[in-house]
Amino acid sequence: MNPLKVALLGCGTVGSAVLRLVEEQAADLTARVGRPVQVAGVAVRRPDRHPEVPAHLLTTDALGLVTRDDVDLVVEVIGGLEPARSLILAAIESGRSVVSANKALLAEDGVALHAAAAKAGVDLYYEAAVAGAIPLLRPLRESLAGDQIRRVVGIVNGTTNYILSRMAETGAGFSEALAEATELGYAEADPTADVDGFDAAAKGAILASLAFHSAVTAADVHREGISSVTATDVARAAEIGCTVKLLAICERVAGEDGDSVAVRVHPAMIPTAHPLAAVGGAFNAVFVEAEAAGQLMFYGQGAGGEPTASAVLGDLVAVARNRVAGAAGAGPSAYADLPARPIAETPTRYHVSLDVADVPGVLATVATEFARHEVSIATVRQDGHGDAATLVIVTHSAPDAALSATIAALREVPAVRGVTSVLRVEGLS
Ligand SMILES: NC(=O)C1=CN([C@@H]2O[C@H](COP(=O)(O)OP(=O)(O)OC[C@H]3O[C@@H](n4cnc5c(N)ncnc54)[C@H](O)[C@@H]3O)[C@@H](O)[C@H]2O)C=CC1
Ligand SMILES: N[C@@H](CC=O)C(=O)O
Ligand code: NA
Repeated sequence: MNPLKVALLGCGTVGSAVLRLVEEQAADLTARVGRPVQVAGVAVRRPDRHPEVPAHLLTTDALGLVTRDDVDLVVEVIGGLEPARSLILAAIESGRSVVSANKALLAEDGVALHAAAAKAGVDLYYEAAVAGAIPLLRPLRESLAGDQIRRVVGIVNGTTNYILSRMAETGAGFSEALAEATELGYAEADPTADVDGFDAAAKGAILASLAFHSAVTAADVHREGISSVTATDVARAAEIGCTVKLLAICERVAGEDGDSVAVRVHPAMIPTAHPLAAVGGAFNAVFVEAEAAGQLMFYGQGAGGEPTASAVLGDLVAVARNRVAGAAGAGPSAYADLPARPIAETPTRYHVSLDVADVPGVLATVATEFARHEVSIATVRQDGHGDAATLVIVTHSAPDAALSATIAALREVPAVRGVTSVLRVEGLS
């Protein structure tokens, strides 16, 4: 039996685990695919940094490897936009199916890449790109293809979840926790992609595209990272029985002019009894709410070399089987073509802490600002007296524009000495 030959692009945290697993599981892969699967070459930037890879496999000529005559399938685990995009396009256009873990690229250029794959009659699979090892994209694309998905909400970034978990559990500092996450192989090459929410926003765009059959890009996603989450925020959350998590929330919203898609990534307080609150470390968890299926929850390791390699290998087996069968699987559809809804119109709830002068009338002044912007207050608590007085306010749901205008107005109120914490709240009844 002629082996199916794989070009492996990149040999970092994920690529090195893919290479090892393909070798270790060669016999099982042959049985599962129906033909042996062999790595034909490994493209890297610095061959001298990969003593573990047989020298005859290493090359710095990634494009040459992708288009080599004996290569059937391409695995892209370089990351970033270029040269990954050009390499994937070269692979597709020359008839090779592609497996990628690259959420940044898929969230930016998924439509064009899928169009190229459909035109060439090849597969483009990327289960590893969202929530690492967790089977999530294939369930959305295939298992739930007959249902109507309303909402997808989850923790999809392992690095930030690791940092927030460490801050809450051990009081670890932000930088210390980030260094640990990087050391464990969870963080992106540039960890600001994790910390500032770009990675989660890319994943949110991919999830929303598949869930709502629409072309959603990272630019459509409202994004806030965790760099402004303070120890005070974490402590305030604990005071009201909550914990802080970076959430990706994708919703199909009904409107007078038809449905739209709202996708947002931001830190939020969630009750400690909420199932997502128990998701610690680099684990990810995603809820999917569908009309007929009801609530589904997907949970597992969202980052790290081996877990991510598991998803890459699952896709590799799928595209290899299709190749053996002489077919390509169906790609995702964007027929619904729902527009993106701006964050300003999206209803959400805020938790606000204000340092105030403890003088008669301050509560009324603050309440007036909320009322003026048509934001209803759910609870108010005052801590301390005199110069150290703090008002802690939780609002009811209101359009985000009204909430942020309220905060801007409060910053101008003389009796408000400082707005010390503003976080959204999710999952409170
Ligand atoms: N590390 C993780 O937990 C996860 C990573 N991913 C994705 O997997 C991909 C790879 O991530 P990691 O392995 O963590 O990154 P990494 O930075 O550890 O590895 C990337 C590798 O690509 C190589 N590379 C860079 N430019 C190249 C070029 N022009 N030609 C050939 N090789 C080149 C680098 O030298 C490096 O070895 C990214 O798209 C990332 O977003 C997805 C899920 C989880
Ligand atoms: N940097 C990412 C890796 C997986 O996608 C994360 O921390 O989740
Ligand atoms: Na996945």
